[in-house]
Amino acid sequence: MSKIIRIGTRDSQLALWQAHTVRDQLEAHGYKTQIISVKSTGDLLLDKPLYELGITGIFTKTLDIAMINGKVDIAVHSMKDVPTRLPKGIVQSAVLPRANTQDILVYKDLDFLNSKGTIATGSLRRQAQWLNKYPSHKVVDLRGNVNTRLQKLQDNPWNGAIFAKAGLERIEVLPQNHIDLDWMVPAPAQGAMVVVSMENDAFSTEAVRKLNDSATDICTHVEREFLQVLEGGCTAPIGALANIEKDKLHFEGILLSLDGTQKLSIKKSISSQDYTDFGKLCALEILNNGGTEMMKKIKKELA
Ligand SMILES: NCc1[nH]cc(CCC(=O)O)c1CC(=O)O
Repeated sequence: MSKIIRIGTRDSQLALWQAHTVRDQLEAHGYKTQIISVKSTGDLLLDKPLYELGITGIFTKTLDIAMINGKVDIAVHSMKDVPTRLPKGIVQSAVLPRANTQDILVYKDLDFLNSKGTIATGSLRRQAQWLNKYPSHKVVDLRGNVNTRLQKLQDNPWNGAIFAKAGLERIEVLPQNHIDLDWMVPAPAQGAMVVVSMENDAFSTEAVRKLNDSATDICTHVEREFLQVLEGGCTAPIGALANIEKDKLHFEGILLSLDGTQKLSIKKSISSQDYTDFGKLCALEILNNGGTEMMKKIKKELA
């Protein structure tokens, strides 16, 4: 007799797709499951830019509390939405194989690219990188789940909006009129799903552990460590991407000023066995090359 694993998720189409993927994989391993969906604070507070809310974990907090209160056994998240420090008692029990990591631009037509234009995104990282490449453009805030954001792009006089390709592919709403932004460094852990559980719940933690993909686990660890060392709890325009090829881990990290005029980046490779502390090493190099001053300025501007 095995108990039922209750899977907590947000109720957006993308979140449900991700929870269903975890359900299918757990059931393939012989576990019984049940999906329980909740509305998160991040989904309810849509009228303010994310960074203005001033807290990280706005998408995960409701599920953290449900899990701590024993309402669900595990929770599924887009890993990039998860704060680098988990609440006490909650552990990361699996990182699923990664999907596409890239950002894309969904556009109406592309003529604007080399003149003036208005781009919508709620992400400081996307805004800063866009303005760095297109200084004559304007960036406006855009919030809501993937479907809402696609609709808002249609309803407003903007030239385009930026999305994670993985999100649009998963729920099969990737429009023809998009281009891959291969020059844009994605958010740490973009395209990866993570499952968390209670540390003292050995049954659920061991079940979920079976879904872990070690290459994605290692790459997202390096990216999130880079983020954690740089920002220390605030939000900033930071991108990071690691990938493993044969036995090498390749890393790219970036920190920009909010207006995109300043940019610090790093590209480094190591043997993939030496991944522990590599994210930290890369972050310290950025901090020593002007990053400390840049982070100070960002924190002041956001306060
Ligand atoms: N912050 C919202 C969010 N969280 C995860 C994804 C997409 C899936 C992923 O990046 O893993 C998205 C949408 C987006 O950034 O366009």
